[in-house]
Amino acid sequence: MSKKTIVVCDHIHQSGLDILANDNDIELINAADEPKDKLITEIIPLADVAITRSSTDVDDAFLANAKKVTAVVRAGVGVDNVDIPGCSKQGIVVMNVPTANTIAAVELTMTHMLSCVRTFPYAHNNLKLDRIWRRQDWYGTELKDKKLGIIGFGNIGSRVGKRAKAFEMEVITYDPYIDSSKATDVDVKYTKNFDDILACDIITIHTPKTEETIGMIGAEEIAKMKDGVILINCARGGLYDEDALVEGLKSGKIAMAGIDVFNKEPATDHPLLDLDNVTVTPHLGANTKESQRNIAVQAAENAIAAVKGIAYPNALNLPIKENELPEYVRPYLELIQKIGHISAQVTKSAIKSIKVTAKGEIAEYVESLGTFATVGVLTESLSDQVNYVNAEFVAKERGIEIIKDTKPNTSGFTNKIEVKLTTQNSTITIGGTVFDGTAQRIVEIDEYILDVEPKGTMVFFRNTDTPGVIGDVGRIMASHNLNISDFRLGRDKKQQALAVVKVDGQVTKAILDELSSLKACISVSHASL
Ligand SMILES: NC(=O)C1=CN([C@@H]2O[C@H](COP(=O)(O)OP(=O)(O)OC[C@H]3O[C@@H](n4cnc5c(N)ncnc54)[C@H](O)[C@@H]3O)[C@@H](O)[C@H]2O)C=CC1
Ligand SMILES: O=C(O)CCC(=O)C(=O)O
Repeated sequence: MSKKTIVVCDHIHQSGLDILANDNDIELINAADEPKDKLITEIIPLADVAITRSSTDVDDAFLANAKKVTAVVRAGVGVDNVDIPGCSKQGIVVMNVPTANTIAAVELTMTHMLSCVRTFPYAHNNLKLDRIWRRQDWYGTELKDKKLGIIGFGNIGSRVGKRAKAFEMEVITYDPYIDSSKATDVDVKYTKNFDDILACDIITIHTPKTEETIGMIGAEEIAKMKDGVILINCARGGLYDEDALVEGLKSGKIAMAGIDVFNKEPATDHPLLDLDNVTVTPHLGANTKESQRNIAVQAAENAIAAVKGIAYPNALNLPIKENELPEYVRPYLELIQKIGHISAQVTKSAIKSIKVTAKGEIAEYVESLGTFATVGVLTESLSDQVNYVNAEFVAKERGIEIIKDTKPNTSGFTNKIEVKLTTQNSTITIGGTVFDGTAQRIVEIDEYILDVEPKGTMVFFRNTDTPGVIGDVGRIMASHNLNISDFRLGRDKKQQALAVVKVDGQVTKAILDELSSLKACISVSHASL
């Protein structure tokens, strides 16, 4: 295998760089100190996989140069600076490292909270820089018995809650996307009413930056808050509207704010920096030795797995979460991709729609089945230009409709999956199932019931059901020195039959012509997997 190139775009811990440098199959380019324009225009075009942090945006310019890139590994949690739909369109898998810096961000949140209630940096500077000993200027408040409102109760928010409970705070959370028991089980109140959060003494936000969360706290929300509220943001700049935040701090409505993140970073000339009631850090949420080591090691290992095509841990734009997939599902996904590929080979005409139907427990995975079927169908015309990430985009661009349907399972099989491919000239429906957890079988082609293992080279011969046809087919194959390895027959009620003939060799045009010249022949086609 020729060496694959992994480009490290931002600074990561040496332990991750060592892993990359010590892999003989990998060419490592550490571009963390390169100017961004050189990184984008000269180095990214060389990358098979890129490792990024918050200092490198995966935007239009990045993607235009990412000609070879198959995966982007975000060495951290937030992917708000990664154009995920843009990556998907280009077939680039986006992966993050979701929990390696959780504790670092949690502890920085607690640091800001404590710094705010005790005006810690101001007292520190007053003594250290000004050499003034004025204890009466630095009265704080206590966390104990204060009400903490946590917006977003995921990895970080929930652990902030746990620590706040240790400080004997009353904790309440707003997170419409979790089961309330996640909060109530750890003695945290759960609310669906955002105003309950606005009524708290201290508010901290731990959501991703999304269209829904940008500006979640603005002037209107601040107006509803208690006078003297304390706001903490160690998630992303812009979740609190920055103008409203500055105004609130200036007016004294907000007593203090602890801010690690800014809308535009680096932020060295931000109005928040001119105020006397903020504690600020330059996006240090993940900056502990432990977290940086963990992130770098995981990012490096995941980048290597991706570049070698072995696995895509924590992929955000794949149709399946590999580590969450029950064992029984994968054979169905493989089978439907094969069925899709066979359907496209047999019909060989401009595709109008791909309809996937799932029956049984497998119906829960109809979305993924749709993607795998689409990959199978499009592979016939696009080969490796199509993958699980871009398949549906590519189909849409070509005007192909993808329909995913579930039906009650009356098939007699534990699960049944079907692909109905409609092209300009014809329609074919192929159904399949998996026996004993591993044996993938086609069990139906249009109205014909069969039992075919989708494998190797297959000839599909449809004929009027008259005596001697099987012999004729065998004779033609033999005359071309083509060995038949399997012969499966399905018959319908209209005196027609469909044979799936597996052969050990190439099916040439001459063979197909001879088969179609048989009097009984209705149609003949072939497919190879
Ligand atoms: N300052 C720093 O250096 C760091 C910042 N972060 C930021 O912190 C964020 C949170 O990280 P994790 O807790 O690990 O993520 P997570 O995915 O475990 O938790 C996020 C939570 O936010 C909730 N959420 C989403 N939309 C919401 C909404 N509209 N209202 C209320 N809740 C909502 C989700 O349901 C989820 O429970 C990340 O997205 C990242 O941007 C993460 C690590 C370090
Ligand atoms: O290392 C970074 O980019 C900061 C960490 C962060 O913001 C994240 O993981 O979301």
